[in-house]
Amino acid sequence: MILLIDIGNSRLKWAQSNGQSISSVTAVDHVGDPAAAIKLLTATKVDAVWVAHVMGAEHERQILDAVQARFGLQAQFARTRAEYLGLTCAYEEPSRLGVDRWLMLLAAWSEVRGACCVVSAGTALTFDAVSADGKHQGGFIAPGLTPMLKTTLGSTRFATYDIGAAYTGDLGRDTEACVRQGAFLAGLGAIEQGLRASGAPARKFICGGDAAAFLPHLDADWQRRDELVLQGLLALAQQSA
Ligand SMILES: Nc1ncnc2c1ncn2[C@@H]1O[C@H](COP(=O)(O)OP(=O)(O)O)[C@@H](O)[C@H]1O
Ligand SMILES: CC(C)(COP(=O)(O)O)[C@@H](O)C(=O)NCCC(=O)O
Repeated sequence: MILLIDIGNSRLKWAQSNGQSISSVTAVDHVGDPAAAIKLLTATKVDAVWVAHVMGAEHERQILDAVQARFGLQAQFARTRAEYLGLTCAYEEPSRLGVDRWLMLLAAWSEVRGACCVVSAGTALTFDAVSADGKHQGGFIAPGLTPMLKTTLGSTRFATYDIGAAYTGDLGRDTEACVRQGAFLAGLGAIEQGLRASGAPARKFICGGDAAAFLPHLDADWQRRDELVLQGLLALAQQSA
């Protein structure tokens, strides 16, 4: 079995694959120490480990050691590429595009083979679009809901820190709801503007820890696909087999 690991700035997501399909995805908070989280993974019968992370070189060394210690295997790390499986990266320096964003696009593009876009509602809120011929059109990186809330609360003298999680399409009528809706409507607006700037591709995917909050407020043709990074990783693993 292949162990697929996606390490974002807040959480580690993992699943196993027989080389064809992916098991259900498990998410754990890594609280800044993904190597420690790896040592606690309950995956069994692991023959190969593929990792996507956006944590930097020092963490990569620790992740390598943790995979070796936990599974006795050398971790394979995904890298953003300028061109792969018909997908072309928009960045002049592809290595600067987060590998999570690239893998989500790779998974979406490989499935659709047409114009599509991907929103990741994680620590950051990212948007990326691909044209009908597989050219990454670019994207945006905005604060995700939690950093946006923290910024508002941390930059004011509001005596409130529990702002709840009841996101709606409405305006707020107390400080908590106004702060909450400020972050939420900013995120929704950013998604709508990203869609407009990319020519509104027919296929739209959303994933990430806050996808469930956004989804009811997006058009019905958005699909929630939490496994997109892992799906992209699996595409790499399949190609290297
Ligand atoms: N159970 C949860 N634990 C942690 N964060 C959660 C949870 N449910 C929703 N979230 C939201 O998901 C975000 C993290 O999403 P995720 O896609 O895992 O991010 P990343 O890939 O950046 O680690 C958090 O910032 C938070 O707003
Ligand atoms: C934009 C990101 C911080 C998103 O990370 P996440 O929210 O998944 O933790 C990550 O993809 C990243 O570090 N990117 C590098 C910069 C770039 O993509 O241009």
